[in-house]
Amino acid sequence: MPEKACIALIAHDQKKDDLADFARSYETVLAKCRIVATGTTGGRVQEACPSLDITRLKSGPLGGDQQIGALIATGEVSMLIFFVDPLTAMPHDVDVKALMRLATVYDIPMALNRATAEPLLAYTAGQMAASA
Ligand SMILES: O=C(CO)COP(=O)(O)O
Repeated sequence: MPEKACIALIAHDQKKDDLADFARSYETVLAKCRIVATGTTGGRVQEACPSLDITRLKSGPLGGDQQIGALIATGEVSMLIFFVDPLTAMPHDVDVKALMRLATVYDIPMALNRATAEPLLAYTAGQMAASA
């Protein structure tokens, strides 16, 4: 990766424990990146990983997903890790869809579950090691 990657972290409520656990497992890699997160997710990840410098935006239902979408559109976020809950209806579902749409439009790596996020961060770690 040419410059410090900026990764957006988001998890729906039922997936926040899983994301916190995932972030702990990859704390060393994440610590080399800029991290932005929706409000509640950012707080949970920060608790789990005190070494990370996390920029916390608004909570998802209050506009946080849209803020991250805007950062993707301006090129400031280069990867999205979003642990989604497919079994719960969300009042801000349109915001979630808009965020995923922008991640697709701007063709950034987007992991919607742990099974995808793990190889993505392992690859990122490899890229970092190769360019160090
Ligand atoms: O709702 C979310 C994503 O759609 C996540 O927002 P929080 O991290 O504030 O809970």
